[in-house]
Amino acid sequence: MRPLDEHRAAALALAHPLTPVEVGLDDAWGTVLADDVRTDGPLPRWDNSAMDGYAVRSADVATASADAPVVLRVVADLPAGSSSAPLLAAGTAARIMTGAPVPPGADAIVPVEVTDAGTTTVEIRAAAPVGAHVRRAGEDAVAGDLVVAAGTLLGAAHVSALASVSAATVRVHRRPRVAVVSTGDELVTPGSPLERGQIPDSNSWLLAAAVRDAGGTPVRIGPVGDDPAALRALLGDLDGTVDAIVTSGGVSVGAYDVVKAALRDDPGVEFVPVAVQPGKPQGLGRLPGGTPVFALPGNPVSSFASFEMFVRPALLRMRGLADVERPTVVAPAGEQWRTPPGRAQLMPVRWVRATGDAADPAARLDADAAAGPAARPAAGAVVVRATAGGSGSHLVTRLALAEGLAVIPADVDEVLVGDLLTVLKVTP
Ligand SMILES: Nc1nc2c(c(=O)[nH]1)N[C@H]1C(S)=C(S)[C@@H](COP(=O)(O)OP(=O)(O)OC[C@H]3O[C@@H](n4cnc5c(N)ncnc54)[C@H](O)[C@@H]3O)O[C@H]1N2
Ligand code: MOO
Repeated sequence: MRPLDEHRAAALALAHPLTPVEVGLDDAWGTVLADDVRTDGPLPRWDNSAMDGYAVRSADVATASADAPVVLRVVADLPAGSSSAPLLAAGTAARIMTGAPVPPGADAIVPVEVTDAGTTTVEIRAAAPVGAHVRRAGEDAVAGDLVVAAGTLLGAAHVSALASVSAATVRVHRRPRVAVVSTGDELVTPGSPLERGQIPDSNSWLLAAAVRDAGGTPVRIGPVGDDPAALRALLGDLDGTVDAIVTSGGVSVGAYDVVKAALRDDPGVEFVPVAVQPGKPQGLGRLPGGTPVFALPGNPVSSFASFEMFVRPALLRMRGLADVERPTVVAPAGEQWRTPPGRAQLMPVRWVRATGDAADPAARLDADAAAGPAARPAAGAVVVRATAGGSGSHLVTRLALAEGLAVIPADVDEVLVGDLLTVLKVTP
């Protein structure tokens, strides 16, 4: 069996960042920037007011107070967006709104609250030191500053920064288009009546959603039946028209394993058992047209875990991301379980708080000498618990309880209460 990390590396090696394309800002969120974006001028662009009030010459109002206000003549009204730039002479003020450029000659803003809000003359009831409530040009960025670096995954604040430097379009890596094909004569579309032996196709929905979650655009096809020639023809049609193909099912040693049969003679595709549970039977490679193909096992939990391990990192690399790993959390196991010898285990888990009481499996297991009191997670400690049913790869509804995937190394045969586990965080 091929070690898990080796197969992960082989899967990742199939992926390269996709050619950058120019997109409008509406489509930029969630993509990865291909080029550095810099400012072409200062931000803010002009000295501007941080308050609704009056632009004044600080020296004019140095003695102003509530008891001894200073009266100035109002010579201009400057709403945000105003392009007028009246020169403020001694003894005058301009009414100004937040964001409007500070007029030449003015060096301070007096908030409207400490005035009489006059429009022809204004009574200033407090002094304003030089620079008061003025937002200086270039305070945020100066010309040539890096605003968003190439390789950044664009979130809301990045898109906002790009808009602020007047970028109408940006060059980003294309999102991968990923065909999802589920296989099996037993599969019907959800909602259709089920004959004995039939089940709803859930994997094509699982994998299409997982593609979306990985930032790709799914092209959900399927389910398709167990006809190798028809499947080979379909894969041939998809080859070169999408950035990757993900199949589910038909990769094991059964008599009707359609994906294996369809791709058996493809020199670019290999079928290998991987030392992992679930997810042992795997197919991987490139079709003749160069399209990477990930042939995942059909058991739903196996499909899910295989996508996490082998497909998601590859899609993230196609999107131009350097870090293709899920965030991990290290947390103590809240219960004991055995793992398959010689294979890594991917256990769907959720986080729970240890109660510390007798009903808590963590506490019950404490009675076990093997666990020992030192291993007991304290009441309130966050521990990981296998989702009901453990790693049974057919437990499709219980998979929905999973918040993480604990990765147990191949050389571990048993998880004990309190063992520190590395868990991939698979939910937000
Ligand atoms: N003799 C052996 N049998 C099996 C072995 C083995 O080593 N020797 N490995 C087992 C393991 S582990 C797995 S995983 C599965 C993988 O089998 P396939 O990838 O060929 O998958 P199928 O046989 O097509 O399906 C397996 C299972 O999953 C259900 N399934 C398939 N597709 C979907 C779908 N789209 N939606 C919902 N459920 C699906 C299918 O009905 C089967 O129950 O092989 C074991 N057998
Ligand atoms: O390896 Mo299978 O993927 O255990 O269920």
